[in-house]
Amino acid sequence: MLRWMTAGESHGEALTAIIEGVPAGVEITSEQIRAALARRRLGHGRGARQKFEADELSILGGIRHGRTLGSPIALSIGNSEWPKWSTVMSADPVPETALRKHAGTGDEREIARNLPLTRPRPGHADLPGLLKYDLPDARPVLERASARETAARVALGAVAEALLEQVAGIRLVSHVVRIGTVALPDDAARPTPDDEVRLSADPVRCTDPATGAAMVAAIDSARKAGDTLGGVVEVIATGVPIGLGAHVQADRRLDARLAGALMGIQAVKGVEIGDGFAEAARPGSAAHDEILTIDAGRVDRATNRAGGIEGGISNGAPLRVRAAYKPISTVPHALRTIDLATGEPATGLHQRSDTTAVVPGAVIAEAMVALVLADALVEKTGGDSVAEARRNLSGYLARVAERTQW
Ligand SMILES: Cc1cc2nc3c(=O)[nH]c(=O)nc-3n(C[C@H](O)[C@H](O)[C@H](O)COP(=O)(O)O)c2cc1C
Ligand SMILES: C=C(O[C@@H]1CC(C(=O)O)=C[C@@H](OP(=O)(O)O)[C@H]1O)C(=O)O
Repeated sequence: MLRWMTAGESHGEALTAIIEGVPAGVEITSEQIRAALARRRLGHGRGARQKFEADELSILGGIRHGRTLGSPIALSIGNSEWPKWSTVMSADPVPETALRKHAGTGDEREIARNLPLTRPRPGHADLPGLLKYDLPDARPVLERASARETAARVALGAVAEALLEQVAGIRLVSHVVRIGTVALPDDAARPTPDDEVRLSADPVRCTDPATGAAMVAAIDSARKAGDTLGGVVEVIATGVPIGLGAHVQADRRLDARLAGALMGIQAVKGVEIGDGFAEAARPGSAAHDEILTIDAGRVDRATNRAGGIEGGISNGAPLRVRAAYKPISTVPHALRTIDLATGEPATGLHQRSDTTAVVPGAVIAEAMVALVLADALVEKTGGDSVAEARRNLSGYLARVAERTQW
């Protein structure tokens, strides 16, 4: 079983991530994890913060000389902006005067940073969070609700992707299929993991240049209009063997695990497995994936509408899942709210924000799919080392081949 967890606040000193259950011998370097973190920062429509803030990765445990040890892997992602936030986010008590030291200086940014956030922003965790936890303002809520935390997940996802490839040859790719009303045509070629360099170089992680240009234009016009956009991302995994996940219990189904993991990303409001919602409109005769041949474990199907999962079990076809991101909540054209300090109508606080998070959202979704697949893979293979997991997998695959040879 793989277990993972993150800690840390958006403007805190560092994010921390721990993953346990990774077999010994997975080759992974800090450079690979840094590359994954860099991919998450990319994308047209990101706000000012990505330009000046740096992810400072440290590997604190579980990896030695470029290989996992089988022990828990602990990662820290320091925030280069911490000195500016060290008073506001201090773990130890600070005197009131320290929080007010900018009053009267005219430095609006510093004054705002230190003020209690009593105007909950619609679309954020601010209002339910501060009432649920009985907090005086929204700062403690928004600090943890912020998608800054996804940096920690992407770092863990890099470890999961290395495990998947080295144990089973499973590779992942993610791309953007919709931003606002601009969508990749249904008949556009799907990317493969070999397209990563090209996708990372594209401002919107889109495979089709004309659609990508229209997405960039849509983001620019939303920004000019003081608005924000959502969209849809797709993650594809190739090389997934038959048999990850299980039909026997609701929480063991691979589709359920993927949906939960993707819905666990900030701002994700919908998940689709394979053709998902389009399937609901089709007759059964045009909704399933007919089996054409089966030969020594290789299954050839007419289509892959199911997205590689039947009955909660991977069926050997490429895995294909989508996640829908709602538009960024902090809309520059500020939304109406109530100031909890006075009970009076107000507008939500807006200092800066991304125009869209869909492009990094693809990389984050890829990390979440990797973590779910890695968990399902080690569950199937067992094994305390990569070599043992590989041996177990090839023993199982040999039996699948034997069962399907005529
Ligand atoms: C990569 C990424 C970046 C985000 N950036 C912002 C942002 O700059 N401003 C904002 O208001 N929301 C942003 N969000 C969305 C909020 O974090 C999210 O909507 C909020 O925490 C409420 O959670 P919920 O949408 O899941 O209900 C971002 C989300 C992601 C995935
Ligand atoms: C810092 C990151 O994303 C942040 C996620 C976020 C939110 O509300 O989710 C709001 C923004 O931060 P701020 O409100 O401080 O400008 C984003 O920049 C990141 O992705 O690394």
